[in-house]
Amino acid sequence: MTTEHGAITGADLIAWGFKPSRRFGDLIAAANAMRNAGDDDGAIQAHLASLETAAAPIPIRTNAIPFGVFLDADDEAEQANRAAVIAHMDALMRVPTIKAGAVMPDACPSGVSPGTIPVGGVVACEDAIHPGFHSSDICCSVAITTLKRHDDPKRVLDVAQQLTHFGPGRRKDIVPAPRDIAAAFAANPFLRDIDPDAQFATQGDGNHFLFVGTLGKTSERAIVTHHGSRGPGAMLYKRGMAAAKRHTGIVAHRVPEHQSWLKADSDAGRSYWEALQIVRRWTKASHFAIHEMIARALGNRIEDQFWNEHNFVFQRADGLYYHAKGATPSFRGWWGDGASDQRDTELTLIPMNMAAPILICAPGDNAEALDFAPHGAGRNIGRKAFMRGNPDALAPPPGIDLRSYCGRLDPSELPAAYKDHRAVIRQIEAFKLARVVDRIEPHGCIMAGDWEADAPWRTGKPR
Ligand SMILES: Nc1nc2c(ncn2[C@@H]2O[C@H](COP(=O)(O)O)[C@@H](O)[C@H]2O)c(=O)[nH]1
Ligand SMILES: [Mn+2]
Repeated sequence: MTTEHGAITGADLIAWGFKPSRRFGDLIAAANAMRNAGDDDGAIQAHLASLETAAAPIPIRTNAIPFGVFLDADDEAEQANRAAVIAHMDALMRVPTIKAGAVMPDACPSGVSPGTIPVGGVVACEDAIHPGFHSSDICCSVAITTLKRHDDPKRVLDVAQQLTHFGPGRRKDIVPAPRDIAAAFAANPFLRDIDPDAQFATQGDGNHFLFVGTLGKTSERAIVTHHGSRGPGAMLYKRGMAAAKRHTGIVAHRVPEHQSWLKADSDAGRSYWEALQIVRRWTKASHFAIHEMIARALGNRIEDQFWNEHNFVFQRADGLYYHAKGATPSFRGWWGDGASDQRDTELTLIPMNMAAPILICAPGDNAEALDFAPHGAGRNIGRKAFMRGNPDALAPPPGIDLRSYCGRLDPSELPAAYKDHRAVIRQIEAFKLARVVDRIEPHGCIMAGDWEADAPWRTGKPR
């Protein structure tokens, strides 16, 4: 046994559970250096354990394990996109924590580093949460409210435009997040110092939207919003990534940084998992806060509400963590603890583009697709490449009341920038990824618009 101030010996290491090896001399030296620096035995043991794991890192697989491809390619652009997606998946499926993977019909690359999970990608991991696999817009999601009275869609859009918020920053009239969610932020080590109110009930930019349409079956008027967890989610992602890189740097330092993970069954992993659930509640509440403001201002009654996230991690009965990077859960019970939130349903929403119906779907339960469906139509080429190929402003779609919050349309968001939605719907049906039970026909859409057009980083001139 060690005495408080005595030197640590090989016998002490064996008593602490370390197996004798050629490295024992180095471990004993490291242990004594820490003892002399005043570290306690707990810290010394943890450090020695990390040195041991670093000396025998978890290896990357030599070959990819098989994955499901639910992605047809008709023309040249689609074939190039499919080949790029498969190349990324081939590199990704060598990550040792991954047990299964699949790509959806809307798949497209989401980064240049080999093995970056594509948009439309799903991977199931054992005892591991990879922040890079749900990506920075944690819990990007779509939410619907149907209204009792069939208000004129133009009026709904007018009211919505006054009440929602797009673009960077925060609302002038801050809408506070629910107090129980704020308290949960304060109690979580990843979220403690993040202001839950600053960007609550705001929608950000890019392809986030507020859509007004009519349900095919009931003719009810519907509001659908698309946004994620804004600043809080971005901060959580950054911190999660930093913790994941620290962990993976010790246990599997040959794994590229963008594929880092947190051990789920660890203090950091549990706190991160809890933070994801808190941010999920925040995002859901943010959608419905916007919808409720609009319904109240219209003097209309809310008939029904549901939502789903498409950038998230779902833990399933097999214990695995299913990471969805732009994929819609398509299995019963995806919403988690239904008892704690009676408003969740098995139905999900899959938007296509501003001029096409939004699909209302029931689970497809296609186990080969890991029980996921696409989350949209997806792009065959990136936003910038699309703009290079279509430099002239494109016309807004006829018959659609399209509004940009900043006053300047963003052409990279027009329907032509996305894959043909009919082909994506055909694939959803052919591969049985989800059952389309209704469609929300479009009237109009509000988006952030191109608020950066005059920004110095685009014009090169100071403002
Ligand atoms: N109904 C609308 N759908 C749209 C619009 N812009 C994009 N989209 C679709 O949403 C998905 C999801 O995008 P992501 O940011 O979560 O990857 C995308 O694939 C499109 O199919 C719109 O203005 N209206
Ligand atoms: Mn999204």
